[in-house]
Amino acid sequence: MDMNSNHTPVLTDSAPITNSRLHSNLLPYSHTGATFSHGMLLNIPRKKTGILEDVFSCGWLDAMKSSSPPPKYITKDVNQGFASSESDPYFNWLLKYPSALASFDQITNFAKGKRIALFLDYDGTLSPIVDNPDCAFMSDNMRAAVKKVAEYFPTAIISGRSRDKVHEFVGLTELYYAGSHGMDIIGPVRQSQSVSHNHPNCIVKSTDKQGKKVNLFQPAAEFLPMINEVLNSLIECTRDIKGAKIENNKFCVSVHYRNVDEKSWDLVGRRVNDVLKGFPRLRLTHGRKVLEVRPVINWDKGKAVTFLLESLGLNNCDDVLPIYIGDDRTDEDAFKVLREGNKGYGILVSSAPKESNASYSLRDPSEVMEFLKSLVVWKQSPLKSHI
Ligand SMILES: O=P(O)(O)OC[C@H]1O[C@H](O[C@H]2O[C@H](CO)[C@@H](O)[C@H](O)[C@H]2O)[C@H](O)[C@@H](O)[C@@H]1O
Repeated sequence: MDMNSNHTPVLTDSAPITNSRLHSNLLPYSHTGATFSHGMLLNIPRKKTGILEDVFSCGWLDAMKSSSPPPKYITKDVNQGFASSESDPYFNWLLKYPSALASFDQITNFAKGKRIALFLDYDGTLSPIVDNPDCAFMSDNMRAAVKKVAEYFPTAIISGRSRDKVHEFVGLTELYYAGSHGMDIIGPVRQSQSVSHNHPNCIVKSTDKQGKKVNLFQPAAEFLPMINEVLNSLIECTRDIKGAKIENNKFCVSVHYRNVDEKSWDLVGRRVNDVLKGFPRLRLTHGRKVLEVRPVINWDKGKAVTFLLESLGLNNCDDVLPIYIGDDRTDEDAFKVLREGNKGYGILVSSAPKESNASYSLRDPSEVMEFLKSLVVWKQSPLKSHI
């Protein structure tokens, strides 16, 4: 697998500035298409002076504002749950991304005779979004549901958090964990050889906790000193912005602005962008009220899913159905891998309509829990799950 990507900046100082170019940069980055690769915002050189600078600030702000829309579309229906009015945008959206609960029979019909592999994002999927990232605890009921489902299906957590942090939150040893958006994976010892498994950063070692052999894969290992450097710069440059919070995610850094006054969001964006000018090998992605600084390598949650499937000996098998559940932009890479390879299903967790590569949707973590419990009940009923 090619680990190094060549990114061509969309705008350069030498390229002529045309109206259409200006217009495309007034759109949120997510709508400009060309500025993203695999869901990642490219590191774009900026014109230092004049209108282009202002255009960029609009782009920043739009992207930051649209990163976590308020759940204003939810209306409840007497029939347990969903919006039911045809004029309701959420109702119409559900036609394109049907509820995985309402479509449970369809999903399990397809899964009959297949081995399901489960991939779960953490924040916004297993735990509700809260103001303080250090307090994004998952409920005991959710933990029990994940534990149970992992008894029946190989289950991995794939998070933007550091692997240690997300492991600490989830607290289950029977799962596989991928932290730093898949750049730090602990999975089973490989069952098949592939290019990624032959990568020098793929190390087989024993964990001392359980004494079992595992694969440790850290494709961005060489970036560690750089990440620590940028971490310190980001802490320093946001120190005076009330509410800004920097989180060390080991191979990436999160800059949270959820608790920053909206008037200062542009300032956060500018400061972060200024710091990144000194780090051309790092780039930025947008999450839910968070800017994520990460290495420029061709690796994402989608590649992490493929890596884990290979490790489990489940990749490219007709009798395997991977299901990935996630809520954020970085999860789109995983949805895309499943959709494009016609391999399995992506399930987007969202209470507001948004475009996605997922096939189904769930409204919030409580519905995720219900879905996981339903999978267990289905699996426990052998007649249903095997015929
Ligand atoms: O891939 P994920 O597991 O979804 O991680 C993505 C980011 O999640 C966390 O931030 C988000 O959740 C916080 C707690 O609810 C919330 O305060 C924040 O606004 C959200 O963006 C995590 O703290 C970040 O480091 C991850 O990048």
